[in-house]
Amino acid sequence: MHSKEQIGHDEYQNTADWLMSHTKHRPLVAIICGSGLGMLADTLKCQDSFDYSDIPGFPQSTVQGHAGRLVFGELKGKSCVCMQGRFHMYEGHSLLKTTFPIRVFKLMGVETLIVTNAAGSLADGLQPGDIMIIKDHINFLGLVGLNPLCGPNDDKFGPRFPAMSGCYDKGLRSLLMEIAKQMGVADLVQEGVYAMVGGPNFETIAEAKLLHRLGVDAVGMSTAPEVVVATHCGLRVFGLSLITNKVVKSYEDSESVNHEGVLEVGRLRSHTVQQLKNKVQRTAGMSNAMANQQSIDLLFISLLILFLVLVVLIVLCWVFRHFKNRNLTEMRISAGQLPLRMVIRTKPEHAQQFMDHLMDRFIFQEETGPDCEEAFTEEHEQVTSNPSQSQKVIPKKMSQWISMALPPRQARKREMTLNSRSPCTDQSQAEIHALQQQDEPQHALSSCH
Ligand SMILES: O=P(O)(O)O[C@H]1O[C@H](CO)[C@@H](O)[C@H]1O
Ligand code: HPA
Repeated sequence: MHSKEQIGHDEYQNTADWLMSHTKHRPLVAIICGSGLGMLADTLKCQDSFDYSDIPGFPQSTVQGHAGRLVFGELKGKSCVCMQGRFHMYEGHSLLKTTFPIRVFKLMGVETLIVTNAAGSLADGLQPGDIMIIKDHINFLGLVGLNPLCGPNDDKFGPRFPAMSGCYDKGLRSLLMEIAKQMGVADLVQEGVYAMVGGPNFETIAEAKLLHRLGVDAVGMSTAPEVVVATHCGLRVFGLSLITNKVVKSYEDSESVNHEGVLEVGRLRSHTVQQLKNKVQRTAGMSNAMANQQSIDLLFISLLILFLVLVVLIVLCWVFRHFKNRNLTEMRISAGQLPLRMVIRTKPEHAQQFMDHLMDRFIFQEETGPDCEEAFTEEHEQVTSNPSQSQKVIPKKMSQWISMALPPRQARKREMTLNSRSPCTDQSQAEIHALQQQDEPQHALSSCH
């Protein structure tokens, strides 16, 4: 039991600081290479690599096929860090030590962990050379209390009781299935459940039968503690198992598994695993911050488009109204001491009729005297001197109440007419006279004297 062992936050931080001061790379993705899969780091450009023995606080790799080197590099311009060699509990490391690099990566800014491993298959449909996308795991060590999270919880990394359902990212899993189809290797790839046993011995036939009955698709001696610690500190996890052998589960079967055979299959399939891993890595390499920024940009652009559409609609409405009213005469009528106002827009000919009708009905109090004449002359001069206002002023008192704004064409005609007429023409005098004849004696239209 190693639950008494503790690694302080400072120790992780020191290692992270040391690494960051020795490389310019700031990886968003970390990859753990399984047995025989160390070449997954080979395609990285601008490499900075460090032997585990040179990195402060790092455990040492002792297993054949695990080089014991940390490689920083770029894939398509995005930095990543690759562990060429992992740590197993059967090597004598505590579970806390086997998962030490994960928390260091977290402190360095890594957001996604890609785990790979070599595994024996229990599922009938999985053959050596096949690739299993890890859908879920059974952590047999964890089930009996051997868990790297045992001991005091470091709240800076994650909660005391972290959820593990959905710890293998669904989006990246479906992405890999799509990629496999596009690459024409879909028949080699399927999803399954990985189980971790303590090792270092391979399974007995009875254990193999048990695992098979429990629904395990592939078995190995790693991965689960790394995934538990990564999920605890909020990393996105993606896992691939390369099936290197079939687990012997029949007493009639004379075959037996060995580590050399495991490494050999790793070498044979390394190219395909590398291609698949690289494609997932490119998507995973997009940081959450970048993804969030993209969403914010999208929201901003949508709001901007909405705003522009609104502005265009408002302008269109205004233009439509303007054109609709362009040829209408506008009459403003106000009356009363606290004037009530009414605006009527209608076709010019209707406005004229309306005015005629109105004039027929109105009764005007006669107001005589020099003021009246002055007022009319003033009003008329105003109209003739400022025809652009296009106002027809109804003589005398009525002009306080009714004004008419003619549409441009009629206004021009009107202007011409007004310019050619002097106040109180013979015709208007005749009209007024006619009206006076009709009216009651006590009422008369005020006229120009
Ligand atoms: O899980 P990885 O490290 O890939 O290695 C697997 O291969 C080794 C056995 O051959 C074991 O260590 C087993 O866990
Ligand atoms: N059992 C356990 N671990 C393994 C196996 C296996 O059959 N193959 C590769 N790692």
